[in-house]
Amino acid sequence: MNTVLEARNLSKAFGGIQAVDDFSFDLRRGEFLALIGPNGAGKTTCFNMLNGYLKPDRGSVRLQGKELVGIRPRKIWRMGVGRTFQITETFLSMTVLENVQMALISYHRRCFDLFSRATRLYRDRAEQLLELVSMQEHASRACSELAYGDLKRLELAIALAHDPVLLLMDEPTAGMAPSERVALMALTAEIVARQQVSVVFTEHDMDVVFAHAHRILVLNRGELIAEGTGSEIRENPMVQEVYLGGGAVFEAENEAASA
Ligand SMILES: Nc1ncnc2c1ncn2[C@@H]1O[C@H](COP(=O)(O)OP(=O)(O)OP(=O)(O)O)[C@@H](O)[C@H]1O
Repeated sequence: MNTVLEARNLSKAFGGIQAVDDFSFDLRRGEFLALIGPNGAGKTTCFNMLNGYLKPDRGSVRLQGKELVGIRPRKIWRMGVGRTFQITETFLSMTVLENVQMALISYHRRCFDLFSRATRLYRDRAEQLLELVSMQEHASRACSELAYGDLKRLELAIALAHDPVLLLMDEPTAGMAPSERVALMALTAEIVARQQVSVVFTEHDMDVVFAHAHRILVLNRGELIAEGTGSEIRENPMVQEVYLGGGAVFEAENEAASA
C-alpha cells in the first residue's frame, strides 16, 4: 500500500505537560493528511518531532523505512522532508524567479559566490516550479510587490524545490482571506495528486480541512482521539465535544456553507 511514513508511539513532555502522548500514524504516498486539534493539542510539537527539531522522549519515525529520530533537521530535510512555514520566508528584494533559484542553489549546495551567475543557474527548473503553482507570469516581479496569497504560492514552489517525499505544512492558510485559503489548498491538493507528494498539514479553518484532506487525525491534549474522513470526523461525538463542547463549530460552519 506504499506507506511513506510510519510514526510510532511518539511522546514528548515539557516539564509537567505531556504535549504528545503515544501518538502513532501512517502516511501513504500521495496522501493529503490533516492534523487538527484545539490550541495546545500538540500539533506543532508533533511536526517538530517529524522534522527533527525536537527529539521525542519515546517513539520512532520512519521515512521510507529509515529511522529519523536522532538525525539532524538539515539531514532530514535532505532525506526528503520539506516544510512550509506560518511566516512567509522569502527574500523580498529579489524577484520571484530568483527566490526559487536560490532554493535550488541551496539544495544542490552550490556556493553563494556563484550568485552573479544565479540568474542562469537552475532557471529552467525554477520556471517549471513556478508554472506548477501558477506563478509564471509573476516571475520577474520583486517579492515585495506580491499579494499575500501569491507569496504563499511562491513559498509552496520553494518548498517543492528539493523534491520532497513528505511536505509538512503548518497552518498554510494563516492570515489569508477565506476565498484565498480554499484556492491555495485546492492548488496544493492538485500538486499532491500530480506529483504524488505526501502532505501533513495543520489547519484551524475546518472548511479547508473538510474540503481537501483525504484523511483527518484529531489530537487533543497530545492524544489521538479520532481518525477518519471528513464526514466521520464531523459526526464523531468526541471531536464535537472537544471543539467547543457539543459541536458548535461544525454547526456554525455547516450553516455558513449552506447560506
Ligand atoms: N518549548 C516548549 N516548552 C514548554 N511547553 C511547550 C513547548 N512547546 C509546546 N509546549 C506545550 O505543549 C503543548 C502542546 O503545544 P503545541 O504548540 O504542540 O500545540 P498546537 O496544537 O500546535 O497548538 P496551536 O494550535 O496553538 O499552535 C501546549 O500545552 C504547549 O504550551
